[in-house]
Amino acid sequence: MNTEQKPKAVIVIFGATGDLAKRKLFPSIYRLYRSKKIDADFAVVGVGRRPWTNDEFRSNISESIQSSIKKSSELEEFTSHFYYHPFDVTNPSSYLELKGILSDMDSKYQIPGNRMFYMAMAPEFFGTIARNLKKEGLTATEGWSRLVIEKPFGHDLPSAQLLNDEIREAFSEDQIYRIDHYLGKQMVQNIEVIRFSNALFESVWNNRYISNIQVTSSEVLGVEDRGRYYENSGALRDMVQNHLMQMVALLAMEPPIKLETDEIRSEKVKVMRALRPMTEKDVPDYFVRGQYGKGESEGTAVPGYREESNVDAESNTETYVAGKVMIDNFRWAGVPFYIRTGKRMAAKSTKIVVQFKDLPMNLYSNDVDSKHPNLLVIHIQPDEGITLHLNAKESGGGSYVKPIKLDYCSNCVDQFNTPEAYEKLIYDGLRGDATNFTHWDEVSLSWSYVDTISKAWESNKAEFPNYASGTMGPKAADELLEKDDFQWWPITDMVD
Ligand SMILES: NC(=O)C1=CN([C@@H]2O[C@H](COP(=O)(O)OP(=O)(O)OC[C@H]3O[C@@H](n4cnc5c(N)ncnc54)[C@H](OP(=O)(O)O)[C@@H]3O)[C@@H](O)[C@H]2O)C=CC1
Ligand SMILES: O=C1O[C@H](COP(=O)(O)O)[C@@H](O)[C@H](O)[C@H]1O
Repeated sequence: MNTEQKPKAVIVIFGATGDLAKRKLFPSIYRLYRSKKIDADFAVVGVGRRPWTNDEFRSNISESIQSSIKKSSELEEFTSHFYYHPFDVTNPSSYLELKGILSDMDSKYQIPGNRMFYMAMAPEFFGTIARNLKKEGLTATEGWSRLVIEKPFGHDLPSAQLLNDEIREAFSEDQIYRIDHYLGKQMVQNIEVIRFSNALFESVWNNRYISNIQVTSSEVLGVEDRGRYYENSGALRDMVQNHLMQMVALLAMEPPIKLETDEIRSEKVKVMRALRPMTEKDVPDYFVRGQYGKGESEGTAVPGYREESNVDAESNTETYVAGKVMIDNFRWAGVPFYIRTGKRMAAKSTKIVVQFKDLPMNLYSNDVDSKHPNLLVIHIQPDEGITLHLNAKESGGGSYVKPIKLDYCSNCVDQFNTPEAYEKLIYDGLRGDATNFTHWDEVSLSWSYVDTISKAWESNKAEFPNYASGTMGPKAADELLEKDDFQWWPITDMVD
């Protein structure tokens, strides 16, 4: 991988007046600037329709940084690198003007024509923007041009294919950086390290020693003000198609030949190709959906999903998904990967639990209740770390066994150095490292898997709501594991 260590580029943010830019992108660029990861001579050009001046744009950026970073300084110097250019992206004639601004930035900051075009806008605009950038020569510079694309990448396989075809008219696959912000999370990136740098784990990472793997990403928040988007998405498209399937791929992939982008992506693609295909009729055997009703969230009474704004009073949209994903290859045959995600659950937590098989004969525990399987827990958020659940002798006489935990808390040690997911991904994009972005082959295979589920669900109405806000989801999700003689492991000490 040929990556620059201190990249120098003009970043163009389409959608610079929006929520994502304000909450995630500006603070991330600021952190990169403060840690001197990007060249001090950087420039950012923001695009939106609001008739803002540079000063208004800059004060919006200062606000965004002050509200998300406790100790901020050098804000005036930092924001002086930001420029605002208002235009409607559907208007082709405005791109020539933008081209002129970018050339001026190159001269002012001695940037060698490197461009990062960040699409922080609704996906319906991606194709138009990409086409106009190419048509008006904004990508024809001496340096590199990269297109960073936000989710959702399509609504299903046909729409994702259409979107991909549109952007591929202007950008090649190696210029496209599809964001999945979970791939920027510290502990998601740690999955490969835990697996491939520990003989202890890699030698038992297969169906001979692992009985099941559980991936949970639960949220306390409801749909908030995103009802319009969420009604067309649901938890399956919003979380499973991308974030959860990416974590499954990282857990299940074969060791890559080298730690290089193409090698890693190709191993993830092989996992997606090995996903057990389902017909619509099979879906109820493998997947469960849920929708939150009213209840209590962190001590406050909250409404059900159907009472949220911009949500149909009889909505069939799922706010919860649990599934059993089977990977039919040599390593994983017979090992269920259980996944679950939902809004308005009891806790905000993303965790992976790897449950190892019991010993063929246990000299210390005969009955089921006193047996404690070995577990490897990877804590993704809010705590970051690893816990290994083992058995050890209780102190004192006799040979009583008790379960013990070996804990490593990564964000206790590196609390102030853990980069935020977007910070990491923007930096990778600027360096030209696409490893933690999704390749089209992964995206398309994942859509094709998920499409069967959404078709099955769209063709019949669910009995919603089926879980109360503030709980861990519908009963059917527990039954999904019970029929295999498993159970969900708690994701915090307080819930489940
Ligand atoms: N917000 C978040 O936390 C997350 C967002 N995303 C994705 O990021 C993208 C942006 O989301 P978000 O920031 O929340 O959306 P917002 O609605 O807050 O912002 C949309 C942006 O697009 C601009 N815009 C809309 N139409 C035009 C147009 N015709 N010409 C020029 N600019 C236009 C708006 O500018 P103006 O109003 O000035 O016209 C605004 O800057 C979406 O794809 C979303 O799915 C993904 C993950 C998380
Ligand atoms: O992509 C999305 O992710 C968030 C959850 O992200 P996290 O980093 O807080 O776990 C989710 O709330 C949102 O609906 C979805 O679009």
